[in-house]
Amino acid sequence: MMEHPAAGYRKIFETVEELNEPIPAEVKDFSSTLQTGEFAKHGPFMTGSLPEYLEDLIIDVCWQKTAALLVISAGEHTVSVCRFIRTDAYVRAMAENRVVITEFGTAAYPDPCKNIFSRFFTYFRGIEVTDNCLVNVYPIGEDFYAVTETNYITKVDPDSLETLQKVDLCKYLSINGVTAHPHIEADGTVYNIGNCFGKNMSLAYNIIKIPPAQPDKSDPIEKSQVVVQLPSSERMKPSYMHSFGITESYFVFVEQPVKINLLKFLSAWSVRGATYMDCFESNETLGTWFHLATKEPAGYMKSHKYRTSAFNLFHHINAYEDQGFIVVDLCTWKGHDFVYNYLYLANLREEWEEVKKAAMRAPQPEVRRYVLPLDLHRGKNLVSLPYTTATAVLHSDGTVWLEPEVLFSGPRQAFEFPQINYSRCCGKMYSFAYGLGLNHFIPDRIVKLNVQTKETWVWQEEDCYPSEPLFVPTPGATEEDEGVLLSIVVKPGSERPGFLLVLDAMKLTELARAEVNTIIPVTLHGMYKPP
Ligand SMILES: CCC[C@@H](CCO)COc1cccc([C@H](O)CCN)c1
Ligand SMILES: [Fe+2]
Repeated sequence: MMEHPAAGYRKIFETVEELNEPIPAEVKDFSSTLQTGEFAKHGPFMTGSLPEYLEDLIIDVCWQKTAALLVISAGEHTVSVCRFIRTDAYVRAMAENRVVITEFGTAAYPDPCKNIFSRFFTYFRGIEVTDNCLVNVYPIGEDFYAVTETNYITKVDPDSLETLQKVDLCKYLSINGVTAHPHIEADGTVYNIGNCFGKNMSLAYNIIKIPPAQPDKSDPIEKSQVVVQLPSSERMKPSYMHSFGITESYFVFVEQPVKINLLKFLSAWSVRGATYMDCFESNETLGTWFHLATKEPAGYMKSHKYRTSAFNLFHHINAYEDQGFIVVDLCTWKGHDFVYNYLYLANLREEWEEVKKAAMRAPQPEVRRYVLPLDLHRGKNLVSLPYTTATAVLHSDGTVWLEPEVLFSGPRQAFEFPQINYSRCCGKMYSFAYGLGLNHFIPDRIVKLNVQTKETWVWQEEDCYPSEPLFVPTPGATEEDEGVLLSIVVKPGSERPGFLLVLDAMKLTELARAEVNTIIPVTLHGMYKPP
């Protein structure tokens, strides 16, 4: 395990200025295979002007509404640009030089100019849901949207990075928010899942479908629909959800014991300085439930009640059907304590020894394989797949108790921000997952995992802090791992502190790096946009 006594990681949590025009990147190309194409990494970029308001969750390190798009287009004209997305949250924060819209972990500051009465009434107007689209960027039809997990998604121009349009999905769908991790089929169909607090408190999780680009060029979002509704295990307390699984014929939804207290969430948040984070609570007895639904026709499989012990889940790796079983690979964090509680900037900017102490108290990461039998009958372990030790036992109460196979586990060493050869393997049997290695929550390596053999490969460099590794297949590839990994890396000590790293996905050897002389803050998720 690499140590970081110099705390160089603090640099990725600092504010940056916007780049108003592209800056040149110097390519150190160790091979001629460097692809051209746009690489939109997305994430929390902060404005330099409001550091004093910065007390927040890393996931809101973008609280400053400055979710931004960073595009480094590789090839002979390699450039890097960074534009802040002009969301309402951003524009209003800049106009008033304060946090105006409450973010996931940052409360809006009351308007100092307002008098006590208008402030009083502000409290009772309820919160304005944020459109700070800092988490991911993905295509819908021929458009590209920057997103968070609320009902607002923002259309952006992938070339100019201009902000085009704020879209409220509530106009088209009965949902309160959707995850930043949709599944996109080969034809462009977008599936996603979202909490539905509903009008009559019909609490549920709605799986939605947005069709591909339309021949008449109309907006596919206008044809969005809820395809299946899954029930919440606790009426007034739906689970937080961050992603879901999909196979050729099924949807997989893991209901974790991190719950949204709706009474708090839907109230006027009259408590001064309340944020989304204040609305969470852990159910200490629920454990974790797995739900299945069929895709065509879409239908909830009510009788398949899969149960297992408590863990936090943010990222599904992949899922696939095999011989009457659904194999579900996950990045889990053991326990019901909400992992986001450990992701405040204040924690991540601490001295290295403090960072390590905090991570000791947090839920521990583990990559796990769960196997869900479709044919339920009494008896011992129902899992008969020869290549896994995961088990499933049907109990007399009709529930199926699952025990996982551990694919990767290390003390406070997470394999997270998982990526696969998505276009080839999503929903199908596969061998390779690529991840960002979190060392006591600090991203300090890139990892490749063979999920069948558990063999791992690592790319790591002293004082380097990489981001989610995106897999880009080599055109005409025959092997699953024939391609490159793209990752934004920050190397605070060097004179060119930011670079796009291009790794050979087979051996994790470096093919090239495109260096820029600007610090790139921590990013979350993103996409590679083919030329
Ligand atoms: C109480 C939780 C509400 C849900 C939406 C309703 O389903 C999450 O809401 C937000 C709001 C702001 C930023 C975020 C970030 O995306 C989190 C980290 N990815 C999530
Ligand atoms: Fe995520």
